[in-house]
Parts: sequence; C-alpha cells; structure tokens
Amino acid sequence: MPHTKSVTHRSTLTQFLIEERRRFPDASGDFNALILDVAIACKAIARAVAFGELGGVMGNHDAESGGSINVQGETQKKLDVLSNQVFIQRTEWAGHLAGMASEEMDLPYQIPAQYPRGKYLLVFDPLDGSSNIDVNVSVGSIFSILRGPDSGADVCEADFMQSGAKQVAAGYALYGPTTMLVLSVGNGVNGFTLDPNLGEFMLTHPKLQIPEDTQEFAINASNSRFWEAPVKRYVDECLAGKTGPRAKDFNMRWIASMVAEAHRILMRGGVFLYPRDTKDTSKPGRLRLLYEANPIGMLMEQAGGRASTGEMPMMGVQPTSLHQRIGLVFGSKNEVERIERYHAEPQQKESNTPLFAERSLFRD
Ligand SMILES: O=P(O)(O)OC[C@H]1O[C@](O)(COP(=O)(O)O)[C@@H](O)[C@@H]1O
Ligand SMILES: [Mg+2]
Ligand SMILES: [Mg+2]
Repeated sequence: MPHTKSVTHRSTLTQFLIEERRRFPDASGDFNALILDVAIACKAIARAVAFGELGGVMGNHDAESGGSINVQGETQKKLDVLSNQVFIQRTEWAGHLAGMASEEMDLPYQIPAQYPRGKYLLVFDPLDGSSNIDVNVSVGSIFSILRGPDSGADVCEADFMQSGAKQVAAGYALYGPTTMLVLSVGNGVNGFTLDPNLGEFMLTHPKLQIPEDTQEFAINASNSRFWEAPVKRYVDECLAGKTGPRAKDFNMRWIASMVAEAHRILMRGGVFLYPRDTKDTSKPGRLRLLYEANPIGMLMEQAGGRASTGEMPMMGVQPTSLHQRIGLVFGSKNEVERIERYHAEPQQKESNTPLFAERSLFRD
C-alpha cells in the first residue's frame, strides 16, 4: 500500500510544526494554527484545480459581463478569485491575523468585526501562473507571514511596508502532478507532499539545499529586446555554451508559473530571471515584491540560494507600495552573484556574443 510507509515513518505537517515550536517554549501556538489554516486553504485550492473543467472553474471570472480586471490591470481568472476567497475564509476567523493583502485585492483586507484580531499579517498570491490554468500546466499559491501592529486597529498599507528580511515565514503550494507545500519558518526549507488518502501534508523533502552552481536558466526570451545590458550579457554567455566565456553548455526552461520554476530550482538548482526591463517603463519589473519576490526570496536564501533585484539582495528592499513590482533574479548562489556582478561592472555598449552582436542573424 503506497501510503503505509508515509503514515508510519514520515512526519505530518502538524507534527513538524509542533516539533519546530519546541524551540520557542513561550510561543502561543497562534503561528502554527495560522500555517495549518493556510495549508487547508491550499488543499481546498488543490481540489478545485484538480477538478478543472468538471468543477466549472476554468476560464475568466465574470466572463458574461466582459470579465473583471484586478489592481494589476490583468484579467482575473475564475480560479484567481476563488483561490483568493478560499485564503480569506480559511484564515480570517481564527484570531491570528491583524489583516491580509493579496494580489487580487486593491487594498489591505480588514478582519471582519465579528472575529478577533491577532498579531500576524498574511500576504499572498492566491494563484500564481494564472495564464497556465486553462492549459493544465502547474500553478500554485505563494504566501508570506509578517508581524502586524499590536493595536487591534484596522491595518493600513504602511503596516505591510516591511522588508523581506522581516518575514516570519514564507511558503508556497504547488498544484502539479502531486500537490506539495514548501515552507520556511526561518530554520531552513522543508517540502511536504499531500497524501491524497490521508488528506495530510507529509514531510517528504526535509532540509532542501540548492546547489551553488547550475547549467540551467529560466527567462522569458521574448522580452530580450527590452533587457538591460547586464542581463543580455548573462544570457548571451549562457547561450554561447562550451565555446563561449562560460565554457559550458546551458539548458533553458520557461514554465510561466514562477512557483513551478522556484520548485524546480529548489529541487535541482538553476537560475530564474524576470529582470527589470524597458518594455513598460511604468512597471519596474513584472513580478510583485510583497507576495512573489519576498516569499520566494526567503525560501531561496533559507535553502542556501540567493535572491536579488540584480543590484541588491531582495531581502533588503524597503517596499514602498502594496503592489510594487520589481526585477527578480533567484536560484543557485554563484549564478545570482554573477548576475549581480554584471550589474555592478561598468556596462559594455553591446555584448559581443552572436545573438545580440551588432552584426548577427538577428540584425541587418
Ligand atoms: O507571461 P510571462 O511574461 O511569461 O510571465 C509569466 C510570469 O507571470 C506570472 O504568472 C505572474 O503571476 P500571476 O499569474 O500570479 O499574475 C509568474 O508566475 C510567471 O513567472
Ligand atoms: Mg503570481
Ligand atoms: Mg496570481
């Protein structure tokens, strides 16, 4: 029986959290209860994703009335909206939260008056990789936990303006061939696989560590004409392979679900770039600082990898707005450091490797 071993030999998420809590004898248990509520939200979203078309959850939200647009200016999918509701409903009632913020909500979410307020802030991307929902490719949920104000008053944007270094915990759920929860409570990174028979997350990937070197990179190459010189240089050098300055061949991946790319990198190394570019100068990057870059950044750093804007460590960035976008580079430490070095070095005018050279296949 496939699940017998997991029942007898593996820790459940609950057991793992209780054992972690023993490190903090004064802890109230609120934090563990919050993580378990987040885990239930993720299980509920995993079910909705798994039913797909059968569950009537595919396609755009509110399609009959022309669709709904979120604060990012993006058309919301039904599953974006549903996942957001699931996160709220599973966590707002318990008295652990001072407030929440989400990709799908313009403003901070206030805990309704009928519920007690607590000390944490929950920040989340309820469904990452939304463009993949309708094509049955892995998507996920990303979350970050911060300390909130003690006042019990309504939360405001300023309460969330905390650097990534202040995160108490971060994690994601990946709705792939198996559902996984990957979590850091500030003491390394651990991966749990959902046992569908028990409905429990079981510790299957303890103490994840990202290899420092890699031969695999992920970037949306359709944006290459908008990249800044250091990014062009880095990718050119990877593409040049064995005969180029890196003297080794690289492989490339692009899933268009950052959460799935982060997972691959946690499993076997690699580097992910969604850098700042010149495509739309009103948007300094595609991905969002508070609920994408920071939680993934914390997981990377806790697993021995690195996360950066390209210019500085992501964990040191002081946020200025709830839905702030930012250039993001993360993964194997030596590659991220190399990209940072390229940003710091005086810029060459043009890379002299073939893809972007002045005279090449892609230029007259
Ligand atoms: O469409 P692109 O440029 O490939 O961008 C894909 C990126 O957008 C995202 O889907 C953004 O997240 P959301 O789906 O939560 O908006 C990332 O997961 C992914 O890396
Ligand atoms: Mg996202
Ligand atoms: Mg999203």
